[in-house]
Amino acid sequence: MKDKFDRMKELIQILSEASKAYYQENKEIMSNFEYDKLYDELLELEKETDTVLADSPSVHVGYELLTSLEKEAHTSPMLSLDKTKEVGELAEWLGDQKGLLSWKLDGLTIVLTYQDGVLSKAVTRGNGEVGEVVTNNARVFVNLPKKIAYKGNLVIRGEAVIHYSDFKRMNEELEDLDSRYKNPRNLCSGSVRQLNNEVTAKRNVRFYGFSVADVPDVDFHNSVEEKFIWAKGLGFDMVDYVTVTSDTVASEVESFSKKIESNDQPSDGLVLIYDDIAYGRSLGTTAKFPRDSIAFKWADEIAETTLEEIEWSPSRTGLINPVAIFDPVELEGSTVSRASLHNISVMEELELGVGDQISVYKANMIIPQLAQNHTRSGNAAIPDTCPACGGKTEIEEENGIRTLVCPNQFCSAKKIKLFSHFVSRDAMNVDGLSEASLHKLMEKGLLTELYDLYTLKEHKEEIVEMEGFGEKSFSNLVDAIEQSKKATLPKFLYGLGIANVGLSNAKLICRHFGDDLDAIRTAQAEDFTVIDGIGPIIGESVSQYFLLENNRQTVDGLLEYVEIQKQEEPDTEKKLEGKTFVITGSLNHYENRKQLQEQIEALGGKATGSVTKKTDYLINNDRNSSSSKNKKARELEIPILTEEEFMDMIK
Ligand SMILES: NC(=O)c1ccc[n+]([C@@H]2O[C@H](COP(=O)([O-])OP(=O)(O)OC[C@H]3O[C@@H](n4cnc5c(N)ncnc54)[C@H](O)[C@@H]3O)[C@@H](O)[C@H]2O)c1
Ligand SMILES: [Zn+2]
Repeated sequence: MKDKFDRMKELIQILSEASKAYYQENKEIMSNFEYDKLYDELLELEKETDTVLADSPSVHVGYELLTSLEKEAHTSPMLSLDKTKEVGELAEWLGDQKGLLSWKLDGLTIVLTYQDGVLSKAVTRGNGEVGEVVTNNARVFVNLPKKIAYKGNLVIRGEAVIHYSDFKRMNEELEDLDSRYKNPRNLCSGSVRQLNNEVTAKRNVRFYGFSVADVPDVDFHNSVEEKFIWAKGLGFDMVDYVTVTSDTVASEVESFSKKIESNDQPSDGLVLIYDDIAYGRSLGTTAKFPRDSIAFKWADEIAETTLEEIEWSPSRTGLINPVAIFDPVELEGSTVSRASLHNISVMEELELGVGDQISVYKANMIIPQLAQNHTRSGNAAIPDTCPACGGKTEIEEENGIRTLVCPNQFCSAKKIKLFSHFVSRDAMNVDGLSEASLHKLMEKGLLTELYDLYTLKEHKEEIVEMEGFGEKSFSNLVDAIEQSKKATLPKFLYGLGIANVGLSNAKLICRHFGDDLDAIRTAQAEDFTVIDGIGPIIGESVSQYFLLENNRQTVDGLLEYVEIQKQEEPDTEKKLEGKTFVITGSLNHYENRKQLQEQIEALGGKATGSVTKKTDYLINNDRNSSSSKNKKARELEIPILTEEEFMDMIK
């Protein structure tokens, strides 16, 4: 018994540490697989000993609240969900009931309250009893109705998520953050639990409802589905669902599994809930779970293999990430041989070493991950020199998570990445220069500065002799480099690899400065922040970049060869040149404001957040509303357009 208690205490400690990192810092120090396995071990021990120790995660949900956001107690506790990996269990659980089967979205759970038709409060799940008040942040979720027809008190629970496509795009622009946010869930949680909702607004957070509280004046005929339909009618996006019976649930699970790959919403399983509200409620709850619903986790296909090596992969940001390289195995229909270990803490937690027997799986059926290390030799060493530049590495520790970095400002990894960034499709677009070729050319001393690319053609004899190059590929390469000399300014600016400047930011900057590189080079940080969509961090990076003599020389050197092309926009495309729009209220034709904004920008116009003297048009379908923007527009005699009128205007 004593041993079991010791193990339980140990498990509670490990799990609490992992949860703290997971929920508070939006980071992972172990895989979900590992977490769930240890958690199951704890449950088993609790059953055997008939004891639940203090602080056991089996009776707590979520995390302690450490942010400085205001806190609020939930009127009824926000629970977790009981889980199964067996489809058969779902059918059994359902019995003769009808159920709703939906994605289990993987984001941040939030409770919204609407009063008098507008959002009055948004609170996170927090530790289940007390959550963080994030009302201002929820106001900028892209798909939340701003005003609904129902004027009573409405409480709706759901998940705030960031779509995969947005996550990928944002990673490009959050150059220095991409190492911190490994998945959309982390990014979403970090984006919503912010004091400043400007950050939230830029992250394209969406809300999908999955539970609607009773309202006194509407009869839902005791059906969860009717609630969903009613909420959709009010303008909410509800989680995608299908209705099932014990006969159909297995085949519906199967169809969901086929859609995972193409589903833009991050999910980590499915949720099944009884449609019969009264029945579900009559079952009550356990300390941690409601009994009216159950989560289904994909039974991960697991393969055993041998760890061949740990590759240390340096990045342009200086982080050196461990990657497990193993004997290739088949998983969910494809061959995998590598899995990111994210950081040193994860690697140490698994006690990895070359030759270890490991199990690998695809998390949520998508991303390869190490599940377990069966032999735990722990012999993997952390390199004390950078694999790229040979400089001394450093271990950084933040909130208990250890990462390896190369502090060398001139690290060649940063250089290789810089070169490969410069030649990438969205930048100068030089075909046929892989990182491997760049590496060889750098080793030969043929590439040191970016502009050396343009003198490669003078080294024909040397290059055609090199492994992997021949006459033909040399001449193709030279052609590609020659062709790339004509580039637009945004592509060139983006190619320089300035921290935080993605292609779309580069476009905004170039447009603002009228494609005048000299003006950009001499601008101060504040000169950038007047651009809608450009914040102080980006402004600071651009101005800092051009302050460094080294960078100025690089740019001058490049300009000896590169010919900046004026961006030729056909006349029709300039229809909105010089016009400033403000968009407010809900939209019917465009999917969201962002889409409308992009349309305006594509036509040379600008969309800003508030109505001022400089505004040319306010777009609001509800022309007669007494919103502050409408009032202001009327005051300043600025025309208010409906979406249709706007569409006529650009026809
Ligand atoms: N890697 C780690 O270090 C680590 C640490 C802690 C937790 N975890 C992971 O987190 C899991 C536990 O997380 P949890 O308790 O936060 O959540 P959960 O996995 O128990 O999920 C339940 C929650 O999902 C939400 N949800 C999403 N879509 C829904 C839908 N359609 N219908 C109903 N509810 C829906 C609800 O908020 C519900 O409370 C563990 O299994 C583990 O995988 C990992
Ligand atoms: Zn280095």
